[in-house]
Amino acid sequence: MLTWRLCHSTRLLLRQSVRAFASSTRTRAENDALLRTRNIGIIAHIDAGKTTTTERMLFYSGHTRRIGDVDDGSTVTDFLPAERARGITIQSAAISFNWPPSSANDELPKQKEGISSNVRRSSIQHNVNLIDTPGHADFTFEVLRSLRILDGAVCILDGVAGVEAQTEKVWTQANHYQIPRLIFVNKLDREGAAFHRTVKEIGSHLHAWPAVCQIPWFRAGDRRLCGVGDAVGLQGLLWEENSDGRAIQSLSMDELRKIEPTFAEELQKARIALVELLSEHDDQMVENFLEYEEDHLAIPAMDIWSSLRRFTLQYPQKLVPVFAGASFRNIGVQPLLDAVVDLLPSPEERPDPEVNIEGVLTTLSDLLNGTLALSPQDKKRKPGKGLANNRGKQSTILQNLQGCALAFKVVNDPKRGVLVYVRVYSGSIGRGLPLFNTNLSITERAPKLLKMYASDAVDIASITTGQIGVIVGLKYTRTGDTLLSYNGMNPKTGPPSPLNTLQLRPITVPPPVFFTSVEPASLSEEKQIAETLQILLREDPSLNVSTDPESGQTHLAGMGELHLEIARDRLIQDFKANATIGDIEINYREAPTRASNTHTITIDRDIGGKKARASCKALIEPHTTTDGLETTETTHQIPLPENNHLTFSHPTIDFSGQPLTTEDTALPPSLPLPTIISSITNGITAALARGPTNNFPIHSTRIKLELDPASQIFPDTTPAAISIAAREAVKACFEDAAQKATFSLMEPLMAVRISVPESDLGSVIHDLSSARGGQILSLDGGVDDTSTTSSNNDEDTPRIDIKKIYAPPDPFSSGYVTEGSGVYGGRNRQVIAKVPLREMVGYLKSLRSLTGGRGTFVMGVDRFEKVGGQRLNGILRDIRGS
Ligand SMILES: Nc1nc2c(ncn2[C@@H]2O[C@H](COP(=O)(O)OP(=O)(O)OP(=O)(O)O)[C@@H](O)[C@H]2O)c(=O)[nH]1
Repeated sequence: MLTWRLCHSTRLLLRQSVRAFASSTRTRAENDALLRTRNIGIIAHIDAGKTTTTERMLFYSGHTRRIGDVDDGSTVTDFLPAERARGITIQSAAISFNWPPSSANDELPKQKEGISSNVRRSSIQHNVNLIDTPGHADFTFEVLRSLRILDGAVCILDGVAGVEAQTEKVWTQANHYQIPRLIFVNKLDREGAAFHRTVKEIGSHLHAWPAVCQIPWFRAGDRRLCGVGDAVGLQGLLWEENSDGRAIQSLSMDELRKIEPTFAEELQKARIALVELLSEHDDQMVENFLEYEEDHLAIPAMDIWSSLRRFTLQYPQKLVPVFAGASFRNIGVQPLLDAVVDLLPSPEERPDPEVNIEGVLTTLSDLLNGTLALSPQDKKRKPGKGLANNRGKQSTILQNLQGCALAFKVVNDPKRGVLVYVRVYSGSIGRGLPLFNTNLSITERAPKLLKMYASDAVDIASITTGQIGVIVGLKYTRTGDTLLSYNGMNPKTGPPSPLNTLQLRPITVPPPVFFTSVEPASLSEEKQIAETLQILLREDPSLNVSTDPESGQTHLAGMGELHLEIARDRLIQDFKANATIGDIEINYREAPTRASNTHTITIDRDIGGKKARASCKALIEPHTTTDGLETTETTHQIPLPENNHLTFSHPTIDFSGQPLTTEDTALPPSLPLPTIISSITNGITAALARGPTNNFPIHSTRIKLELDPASQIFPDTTPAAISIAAREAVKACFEDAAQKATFSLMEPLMAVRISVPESDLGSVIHDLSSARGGQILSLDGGVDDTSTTSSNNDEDTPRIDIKKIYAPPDPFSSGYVTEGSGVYGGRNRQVIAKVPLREMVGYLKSLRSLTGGRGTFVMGVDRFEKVGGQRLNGILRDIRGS
């Protein structure tokens, strides 16, 4: 087994070579472009207005001539028919635009880390790559996939609904990826808009101090939203009603005091509160405050922007800048774009991306600058295969690495074919050069590179560090794969080991809990449907395709009902597949309750015209803990998906039966250990796909597997034979356990967060706990009726005293009366519960009827739990009935 260790002696050499690599590959213009780049995402709950806001961004930046409308299906970013039909975003679209559209001053500020004392970044043109992420819980995986390539995000809140369940979920995920965020409170034109309540909820639900940079401006008289008050720049920004919003009138404090004295007074309060908040956490702001004789209004706007930027880039982000508007009324979008450029980081200012190389987690810089070097401990490996074996070779390898990119999204475009969206993390990807896919271990050429501007595309010659672009013409690359460009690469083997195993920001695919059957209308359709399913899988790795060995039926599994419905529509409507799709069913799991007997399977046959032999001995048992599972010279512990675990041992006697020392293990001489382990895991994964009692995937099972030396077949042992022997040995154990009735069914238990109006709370809780067998865990995420601080278990984020949060009063509020109650007037209550998935099927409909259409919920798999008694009978009836 290869392990990492620090090789001090090689560090200097590597650093030198990498420095040379970086400076030789990045020109001044490229550095400049990097500083002017923002890779940002828009995250929010479904319907908060992400697409509407994106459309305005494209319009104001000059990339579209008219504003697209979600409601009449004319948006640029929601371009799949299924998205336009439902008015929701399913696939995140990546588009680029410049902000501001043009700039008088084209010089970047000299100081990299801050705006020089009097130049705002937003006065200089930047390139914004914008990823529009989906808001529905079923697409959480898609959100995660986008999050890991973002450098910053705008979180849009619906100013009527406040902080909603899905927002909390995505916010937590963004914390995980350390993504700096701004908040835009949208829909403030709507009746019932509650900026005050929403700001307070940022503290109570998202556990961040809201730094209110703008307050909504409701016109005196009819109280309609007409603009925003800018607490940083101390000005009123006014949009003309029913205009396209391009022209913004700016009014000074003096002008405001004349025409809107109450609003001017509130804006002054907002500025004081902002300076106070920043001063509490930022020494520099305290100095500014003292320098300007403790006059909150005298501190220059630039100093406040600088302080806000410091906070936004800090991790954990305890303070979040808040902006206001109504995208649909074209109010607030341009200042939000300025804030994106001013406050969110360039790719250079982000933490180093995580990489996995030969199963070891490290960071890309640590790998490239030689802080860590790989040292092979596997004595059977031939010298020269590991990086640290030869210092000169190691530096050459790193110098030859031309580019390293992550494919974060694959889209089947009807006109252009399959588009692979990539983010380049190091070096560059050049048109026409071969790319090695480290996940699939194959080489593909990139014949065409594009930069996407809304639905238009521009041909480019290369995609450089920090940039997002599209590769056209790749046949195999899937979402999540890592691509390397390597000088002088052998297309068959890729870059030298271990670089050929490098994976950027790996994420785990969550277990699919629903499935449906896909039945081709005729035999001749089979091939086309199989190919189409492969495209869907390339686009979305959270879908899963398998074949039922008994019926031969194809099963498509996914994360939620909507997830599978969309996949079904894509298959039938977009790809015109001629197939019958079955009902959507729950994907249960199977698990042993006791250990099986040991089973040995020996394979001795011809595969592909060559002798193929292997022998594996297996045993299965329930997997409850990893305590005491140690990796030694001859035993390897390998965690598998679905809480399964493989303990793989190889012989300590050789094929003639002679005992060996631990240093001299008997393994087939022609096969390296990683190849053997990968053959075994492939075979086992196939066996785990279907259990012996009801054909559901296997869960919580430990497999103990040995390569059997006694069979004396090492000379002809092949990877394919090892795979088959492992699969068959494990299957024999399953059959054995099933015959003894020691297999049980497991069902998905969901963690559910429901948001309901106070008046419906009782009936929703009653329905959950009595009719659905759910367990209520808490109300309002732990903010009970007597608490005034946000409760949060995450030690990285601060406890917020909600009473201390500044927010202007809402003009129409029917009373956010209970300032000390932690629950704001008319506010939705949050119920957190654990409920079996079977009881949550079609829940949205029931919730809507219980709450007059006002309740919403999100859920995710908490765990799988064994089912017994009456409940098991009910489930088995369901399964057999279907
Ligand atoms: N009154 C009002 N309606 C808005 C505003 N912004 C968006 N909407 C409406 O809210 C609905 C949802 O807007 P979208 O932009 O599709 O929301 P989304 O967040 O992209 O939704 P998903 O793609 O489904 O996640 C649409 O009917 C919009 O017209 C706003 O500022 N004011």
